[in-house]
Amino acid sequence: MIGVSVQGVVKRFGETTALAGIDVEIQPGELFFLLGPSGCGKTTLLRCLAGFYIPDDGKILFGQEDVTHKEPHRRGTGMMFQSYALWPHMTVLENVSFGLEQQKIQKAERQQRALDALKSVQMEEYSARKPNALSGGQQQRVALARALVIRPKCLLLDEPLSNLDAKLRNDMRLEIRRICKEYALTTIYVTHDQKEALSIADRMAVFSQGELQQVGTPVEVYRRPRNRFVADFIGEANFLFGKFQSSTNGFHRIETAFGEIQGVAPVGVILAPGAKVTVMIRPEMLTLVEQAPVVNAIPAKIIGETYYGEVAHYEVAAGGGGATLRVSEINPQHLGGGREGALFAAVRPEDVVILTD
Ligand SMILES: Nc1ncnc2c1ncn2[C@@H]1O[C@H](COP(=O)(O)OP(=O)(O)OP(=O)(O)O)[C@@H](O)[C@H]1O
Repeated sequence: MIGVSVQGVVKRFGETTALAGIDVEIQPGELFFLLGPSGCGKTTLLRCLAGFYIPDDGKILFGQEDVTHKEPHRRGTGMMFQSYALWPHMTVLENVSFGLEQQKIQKAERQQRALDALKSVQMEEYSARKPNALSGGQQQRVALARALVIRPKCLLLDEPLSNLDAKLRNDMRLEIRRICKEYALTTIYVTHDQKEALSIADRMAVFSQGELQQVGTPVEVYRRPRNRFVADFIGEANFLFGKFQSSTNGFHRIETAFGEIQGVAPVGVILAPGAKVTVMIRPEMLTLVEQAPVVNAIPAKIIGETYYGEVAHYEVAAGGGGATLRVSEINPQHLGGGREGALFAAVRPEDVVILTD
């Protein structure tokens, strides 16, 4: 197992700065996600790690070894890309063992290792088939076996599940996590799908326009986004504007158009009295109640509702000034019909994040 260290990596394409000085440490055996919207630079970083791009500045270390200028095939990385194209004229077994042939490994060992890799993705019984006789999900598994068979120091995955339907994607992402942990692989996984990252990542890095916005565990990034971009990109969020008043016991008091709201700030953020801030509240952290709670009572009236079975989404007019909030209710017993009177949207101060941008 090796760690991966990205130190001040810059990559430009003409006028475009795809990576504007990225520093990130990936731990040995970690399943680490690079997450962000289209064009933010995540594939460029993965390609720098694979050796397809040489950074204009900065260094990449695999363990203690500086690999910044090393050729791709000498880095010991296993890769699986969006277009995982298997060779159509080869059987599944031949596809998987091809990488070992290039490494001049003897036939008997090649076969055994390819079969072991196919077994780990539950595809050993398909070894004699050609790729066109497999489903999309099965082809994906074979592509994963092909990346694993060379026993990579580091596994690089670029949107590996983008060609699959929703159900298969769910199954395969759990499978990928199981395999990465079983092989104790340091894995770097690029996606723009936040659910994929939240559900299986050990940690993730959120990018925007070539810059790192936040690195953390899924819970840290979801519950304590560092800025508005992260809060908006990961999950749903309500944003309210306000002014910082004072703090007690780690909670900050913010004056807003809906009255006083109390919440927490990301670690290291210091607020000056009177500072303009954004209050971030996730829809499922709000509850609609009839009695005003002691803190964080936002006057609310339901103006729209959608029932999805396990969850109901409400749009509520909040505070009387024309502003609206989104509220999600898990396991709804009834829709808002029975609650037409004056309501309050309530939220615990520990679920409210105060942002400075
Ligand atoms: N070979 C290239 N030549 C010129 N510009 C490039 C090249 N590769 C990437 N870029 C530019 O660099 C920026 C980052 O691209 P990158 O492919 O890393 O984004 P991404 O986050 O992976 O996006 P996506 O999710 O759409 O694949 C974009 O503005 C892109 O247009």
